[in-house]
Amino acid sequence: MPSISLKTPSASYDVTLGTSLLKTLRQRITRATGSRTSRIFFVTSPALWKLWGEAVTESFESATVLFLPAGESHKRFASVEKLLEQLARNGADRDSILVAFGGGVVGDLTGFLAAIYMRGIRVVQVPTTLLAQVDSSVGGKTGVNLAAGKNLVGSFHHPVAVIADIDVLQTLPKNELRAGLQEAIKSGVIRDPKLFSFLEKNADKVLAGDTKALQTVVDRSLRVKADVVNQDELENGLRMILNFGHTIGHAIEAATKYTVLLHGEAIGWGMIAAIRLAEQRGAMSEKDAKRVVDLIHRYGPLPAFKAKAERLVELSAGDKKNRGGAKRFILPTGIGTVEIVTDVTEDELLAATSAMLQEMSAMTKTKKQVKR
Ligand SMILES: NC(=O)c1ccc[n+]([C@@H]2O[C@H](COP(=O)([O-])OP(=O)(O)OC[C@H]3O[C@@H](n4cnc5c(N)ncnc54)[C@H](O)[C@@H]3O)[C@@H](O)[C@H]2O)c1
Ligand SMILES: O=C(O)C(=O)C[C@@H](O)[C@H](O)[C@H](O)COP(=O)(O)O
Ligand SMILES: [Zn+2]
Repeated sequence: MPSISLKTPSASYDVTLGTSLLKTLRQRITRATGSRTSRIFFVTSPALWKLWGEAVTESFESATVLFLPAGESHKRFASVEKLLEQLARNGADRDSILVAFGGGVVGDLTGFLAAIYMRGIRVVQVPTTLLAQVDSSVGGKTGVNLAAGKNLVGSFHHPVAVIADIDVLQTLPKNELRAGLQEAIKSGVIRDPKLFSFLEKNADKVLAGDTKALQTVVDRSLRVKADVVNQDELENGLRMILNFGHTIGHAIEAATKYTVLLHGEAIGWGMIAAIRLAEQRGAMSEKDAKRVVDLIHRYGPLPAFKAKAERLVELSAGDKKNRGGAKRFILPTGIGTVEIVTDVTEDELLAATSAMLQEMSAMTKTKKQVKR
C-alpha cells in the first residue's frame, strides 16, 4: 500500500502502514530523523512494553524507556511533569527523539512532552491501538485533560514520522479494538461512504482481527484524516468535521471523570446523540440514521454510564469548537457528508442527548448492554 503523506504549513511527514514493521523500526526512525539524533527515548506503558518491548528494542543499541501508567486518567499534567523531570535527569537534549509507543493516551501525552521539552523536540508516533492507528497518531493534536474538560490543554505538534504496524493489534483487548472502530465509523460517516460500506459488509472479519481487513480500515481512515488535516491544520474550519460525535462524547468522558468509558465508546454515544439531532432537524433521513446507529451498535456493545442530559449539555458549553458564545456542531447529512452548524439551541441539544440516554437505558433493560 502506498504511504500516506501529511503536508501542512508547519510539517511534512509520511505514515508507513503495514506488517512486520517493528523488526525494522530503528532503520525507519533513523531514515525519518536523520543523523542529527543524539538519543532515543521511548515513552510507553508497562504492560504493553512487557508484550512488545523485546521485539521493539532488538535493533536498538541503546534506548531509554520511560513509563506512563495505562489509562485515560493518567493523561494529566501531573504525568507530564514527572516525565519531563525524567527526560532532564536522563540527559535528553534538543537532538533527542521521543518515540510514543502506545495508544492515543501515550501518543497525545508524548506529543505534548515533545512540544514543550526544551521548547520543542522531535517525536515519532508508533501507534499500537486501532484507535491510535486510525486517528490519534496523525495530525499533531497533543495534550492532556483537565477536570473541567477533555484535551483542554495542549499544542499542535506533528510527529516527524508515523509507523503503524498492524501486527501489534494481535494483543489488543477486544473492547479496545471495538472502541477504535468507532473512530473508523466516524471517518466513514464524515467523508468516506466506501469505508462505511466496508465496515458494514466485513464486520465479522474486522472484529475477528483479520489483518487484511484491519489494514483496509486503517488505510482508509488515515486517508480521511490526512486529507482533512492537509487542508486545515489548525482546525479553523474543515478540520472540525473530525470532531463528529465528540461534542457530547467529550462531555460524557468528563462527566464520568475519564474512568467509565473508553474514548471510542464515548464517541459512539456522542455520534448517536448527533444523529438524533440531525434527524430532529430533518438533516438526515431515517434510513441513513438507522444505518449509522446500527453500525455503531454492531461494533459495540457501548457500555452504559450514568450522567444527566442537562449535565452533558452544560459540559458541552466548554467545547473548543465554540467561539464567541456560538456553539458549533457537526451534523451528518448522509453517509459520507456532514455540515457544520452554529444555530443549535440548548433545547434541541437537550432533546437529542435525552433521546440517546433513553436508548441506552432501554438497551440496559433488555440486557443488550454491558454495565461499567
Ligand atoms: N490526537 C488526536 O488526534 C486524537 C484522536 C483520537 C483520540 N485521541 C485520544 O486518544 C486517547 C484514547 O486512545 P486509545 O483508545 O488508544 O486508548 P489508550 O491509549 O488508553 O490505550 C488503550 C489500552 O490498550 C493498551 N494497549 C495499547 N496497545 C496495545 C496492544 N497492542 N496490545 C495490548 N494492549 C495495548 C494500553 O496500554 C491501554 O491500556 C484519548 O485520550 C483520546 O482523547 C487523540
Ligand atoms: O484530529 C482531530 O482534529 C480530531 O478531532 C480527532 C478526534 O478523534 C480526537 O479525539 C481529538 O483529540 C479531539 O480533539 P479536540 O480538539 O476536540 O480535543
Ligand atoms: Zn476522538
